[in-house]
Amino acid sequence: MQRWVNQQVSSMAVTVLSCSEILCLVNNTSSLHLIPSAASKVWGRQKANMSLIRLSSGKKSKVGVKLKLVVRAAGGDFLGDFGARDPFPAEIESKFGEKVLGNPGTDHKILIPSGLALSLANKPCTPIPSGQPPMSRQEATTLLRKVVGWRIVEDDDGLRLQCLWKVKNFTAGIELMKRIAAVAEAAGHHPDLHLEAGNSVRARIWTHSIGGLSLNDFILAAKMDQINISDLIPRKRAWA
Ligand SMILES: C[C@H](O)[C@H](O)[C@H]1CNC2=NC(N)=NC(=O)C2=N1
Repeated sequence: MQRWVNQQVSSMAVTVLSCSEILCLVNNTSSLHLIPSAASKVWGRQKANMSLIRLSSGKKSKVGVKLKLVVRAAGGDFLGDFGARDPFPAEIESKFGEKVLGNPGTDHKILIPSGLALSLANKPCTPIPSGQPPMSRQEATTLLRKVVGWRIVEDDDGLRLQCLWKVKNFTAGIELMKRIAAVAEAAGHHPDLHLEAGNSVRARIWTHSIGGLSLNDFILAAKMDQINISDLIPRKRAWA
């Protein structure tokens, strides 16, 4: 059966149970908003990081249900607590129209996400006081989820953030280093860069003043992740 799911989540399993029911399993979300265009009932069960949601169209004769799933991170994860609450059934039914329901007498405040909820790549690197202790491995491991392709490595005197890019050739490696240099200069924070074996660029980032990792290193990594490298990496071969 065809699925009509507008997916805005990174990992989601959707199983069509019958003509009128769809079961969705959504990972790593603490709040799930479902806007089913034809659904009459929505109910869910929260378990650890998973939400098991069953949707019913209520229209048995209709083959399939059109759904729009909107998943919002909320509360307690590393993005911070947005202060969000779960939607009321009537809000879901109204497809989140202009009316916001809630308990009478409740103040509704629009909270601007603070701290790490803002994209790391859009944050500036700020001066780190030399007395500040470097991040623990656990803190660094949590933040590692915000940068793609990076890993934490241990040097003689502390942790470093490392990324390795395989590039087409030596010239592409130099070009990648130039693009990284421009990003680093703009950020005021600088990686160690190595062009290795003629076709690999390795970047290592840490905060020299504290001999280990600070938020600045993750900010720079996130900014470097935004560099377009599509013209520098080897072409994927397609096998017939
Ligand atoms: C003086 C100047 O602020 C420092 O050299 C900055 C610049 N770039 C830097 N880059 C990195 N990776 N770590 C630092 O501590 C650092 N400090």
